[in-house]
Formats: sequence, structure tokens, C-alpha cells
Amino acid sequence: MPSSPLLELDHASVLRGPRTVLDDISLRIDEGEHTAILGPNGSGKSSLAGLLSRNFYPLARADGRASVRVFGRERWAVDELRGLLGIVSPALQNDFALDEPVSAGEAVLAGFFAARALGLDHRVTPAMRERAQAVLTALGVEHLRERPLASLSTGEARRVLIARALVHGPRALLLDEPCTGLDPAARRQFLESLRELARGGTTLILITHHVEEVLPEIGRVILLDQGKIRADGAKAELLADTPLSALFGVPMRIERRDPWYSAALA
Ligand SMILES: Nc1ncnc2c1ncn2[C@@H]1O[C@H](COP(=O)(O)OP(=O)(O)OP(=O)(O)O)[C@@H](O)[C@H]1O
Repeated sequence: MPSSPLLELDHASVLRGPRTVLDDISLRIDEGEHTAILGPNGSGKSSLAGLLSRNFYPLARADGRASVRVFGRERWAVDELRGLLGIVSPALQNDFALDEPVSAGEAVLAGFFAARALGLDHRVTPAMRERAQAVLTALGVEHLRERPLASLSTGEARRVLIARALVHGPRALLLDEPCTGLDPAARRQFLESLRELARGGTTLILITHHVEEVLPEIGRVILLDQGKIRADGAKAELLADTPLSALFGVPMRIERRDPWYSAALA
């Protein structure tokens, strides 16, 4: 029996304040289909991430049918969903910059409970500790375990949050602008660690406005503009001068430097 798609949007719309920020979006992403979602500032990328992570809810459809399904289901408890779809976003990183300090190790363990920090009712098992250790090591940040997350550099904190998203061994990872604030070397190193995850079988959905961040493993590109899907297709076809110049509203030159792409203003 074929498994359910990783996610399905069926005429989904989202309002934020008075604005329709996602307008009648339909798309389906299957497991294993590494996908990049590109769009200019304000195009609705973070709103889409929020919709998939259940931070925002879609408008009810007139026919009463569900407009968002993740792994075939319409309703999820957040901690159950996180076990299948890990999410890393700037909003999450901001959360850890606030309030009382949480160490990197604790933030990762708290990921098992979809909580920000460990509470008295959270029972951490030895297996959980082992797993947390393993993901911190895999992302090269085990040495930062005792440090307050808020004291880490942007790139270090980003890796810790990915480790946190990976504790459950999710089948997919949604990354909203994961390279923001990284210097060129940290960015390349970070993208290489994402490539390893993709090759290891985690489906990646990458939200970005940088062509340079589209991993070689990504085969599908979705172009988002003003809350609508403008194009959805193969990377080789959409990471090109004409579609991206139209998307960003400036003449652009896209170069393919195998296996990466780069963009410059024409
Ligand atoms: N609370 C709100 N009320 C009204 N409009 C909002 C609200 N929050 C977001 N918006 C608008 O929704 C649109 C989409 O925002 P969103 O953050 O999803 O865009 P984005 O593509 O992620 O942008 P960026 O690349 O700048 O992060 C923007 O025009 C933004 O101004």
C-alpha cells in the first residue's frame, strides 16, 4: 500500500491580521522528495512554515474538508507531530534567547517533550540521554552541551536546534531560513551536514530566499509570491534567469556551478 504523502495542502488559505498571507495553496510533497521553497521577502514563506508546524491554522473551507494534512492526518498533537516532522525556524531560536537560560543539552532533551526546557513531569530515560548525546555529536556540537543556548553563536545554536529536532529521528525536517546569520564557511559546513541528513533518508523541506542554499540533493523547487504558488517544478527548470527574475522583480543571472547554484543581479 503506498504511504501517505508527507504533506498535502488542498486549497489552504491563511489570514494574519486582516491580510490573506497564503491564498488558496494546493501542493503535495512526498517522503523522500527534498524540496526548496523560494520567495522574496513577505511572500508568505514563514506563514507556510507556521501552517505546517501548526502555529497558524488554515481558514475553514466552505465544504468542511481539511485543507492541510501531514502524513495523511488532519489532526495532530504537537509532540506527536514533532516526532515525524522536525522544525527549525528563526522563531524557535528567538524563543531560546528569552527567559531563563536553558543549556544546549537540556534544550535537546526537552525536544523529546516538545517543551522549551525540562520540567518536573518530564521523565528523561537513559535511552533519551544516549540519543541526545548521539545527535549532538553527529552535528559537531557535543562540546557545547553545558553552555546556555542563548550564549552560543548563531551557527552553533542553529546546529543545537537541529539536533533537538532530530532527537526523535523524524522522517522529515522543515527548515525555515536555516542559514540566516551564518558566515560563508559556517554556511557551507552547515549545508554539508544537511546533505548528510538528506542522504541518510530524512526528507528536507528548505525555505529560503537564497539560490546558493539549495542543496544538490533537492530536486524540486516551489516559487512562492504574494501568498501564491507561482511555479512548482524541477530545480533545473526553475533555478534559471527568467523564473527567478520574475519572482524577485529584478533581472537575475543564475549560474550552475555543479552541484550548487549561484545568483547575481544581471
Ligand atoms: N500579524 C500580521 N498582520 C498582518 N500581516 C502580517 C502579519 N504577519 C505577517 N504579515 C504579512 O504576511 C506576509 C507574509 O509574511 P511572511 O513572514 O510569511 O513572509 P516571508 O516570505 O517569510 O518573508 P521574509 O522573507 O521577509 O521572512 C507579509 O506581507 C507580512 O507583512
